[in-house]
Amino acid sequence: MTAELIDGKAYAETVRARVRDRVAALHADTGLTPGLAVVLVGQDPASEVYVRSKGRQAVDAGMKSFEHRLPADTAEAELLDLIARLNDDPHVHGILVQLPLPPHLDARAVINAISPTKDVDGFHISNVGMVGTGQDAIVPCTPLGCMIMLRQYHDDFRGKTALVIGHSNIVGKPMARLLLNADCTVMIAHKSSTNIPELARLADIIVVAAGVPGLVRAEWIKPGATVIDVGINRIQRAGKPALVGDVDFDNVRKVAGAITPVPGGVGPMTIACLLVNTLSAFCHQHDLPDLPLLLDEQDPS
Ligand SMILES: Nc1nc(=O)c2c([nH]1)NC[C@@H]1CN(c3ccc(C(=O)N[C@@H](CCC(=O)O)C(=O)O)cc3)C=[N+]21
Repeated sequence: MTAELIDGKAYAETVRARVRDRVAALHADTGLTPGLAVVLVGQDPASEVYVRSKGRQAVDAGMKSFEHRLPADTAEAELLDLIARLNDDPHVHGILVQLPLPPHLDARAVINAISPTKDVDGFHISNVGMVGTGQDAIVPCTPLGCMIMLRQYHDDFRGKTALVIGHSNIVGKPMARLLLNADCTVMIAHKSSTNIPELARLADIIVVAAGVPGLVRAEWIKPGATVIDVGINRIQRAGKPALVGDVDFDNVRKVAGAITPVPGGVGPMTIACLLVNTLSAFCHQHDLPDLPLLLDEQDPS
């Protein structure tokens, strides 16, 4: 058996097309345009690539993109001041501060300074608490993208068992909470836990966000399981740079039922979900109906 490839790039395109249509329709009705502000402190090359991509995709979706690039030695007060201005700016509906921040900045203080209604990353403590208690809130983009793809393979999570490997605030913890909210039985493992193999064998769903290339091995996989690989690791393979996930892809795909590739899996869905969150924040701020945009709600066509 060879696993079905979960084409994150194709799903992302579908989601982006829906966002684009909705943005155009709302603009025609109201004359308003959603705006996304992305703040980048310092010059991390990977972050530069992501920030450019986020800005370009926002514009492609008919939104306004505001990029704020600050030097690596920016004082925290200055960054907080920029966030305060963006919080007050009626043209800005979503604010994303690219992580990681340089070490002299307190990322927690910076994130919690963003207005929860504009926190399109879903990292503000208020959104985290709401999602944690099963309330409607802005959901972090990567776990949201993973849930959208998982729903294509699991119309009901009840009775299913999931293993989340990695417990970051950005992916692991919110992923586990979303699966729990969907009535899945959820295990959360630290990447260096020695019993991951036994836990993995129980799992109908594995989501890994550990930053360890090849961590998830074929012997661990329950045949037919759905494997979602959030890892993005830049490695050298046969003397050439390569982008790989946290899953031993070539072997795991022989056992799994469905699997996301890297690249072309979770990554593109993350950015598509950022646009979803920005549109949704815009709708809430302007009292417009926040219609479903996700793949669950199939086109009437
Ligand atoms: N405040 C904040 N929010 C984030 O959402 C956030 C962040 N900071 N910091 C960095 C991580 C990483 N991240 C990715 C987004 C898209 C791809 C993506 O599209 N990846 C492509 C490949 C891109 C490539 O070739 O490098 C793919 O997987 O196919 C990857 C990673 C968002 N992040």
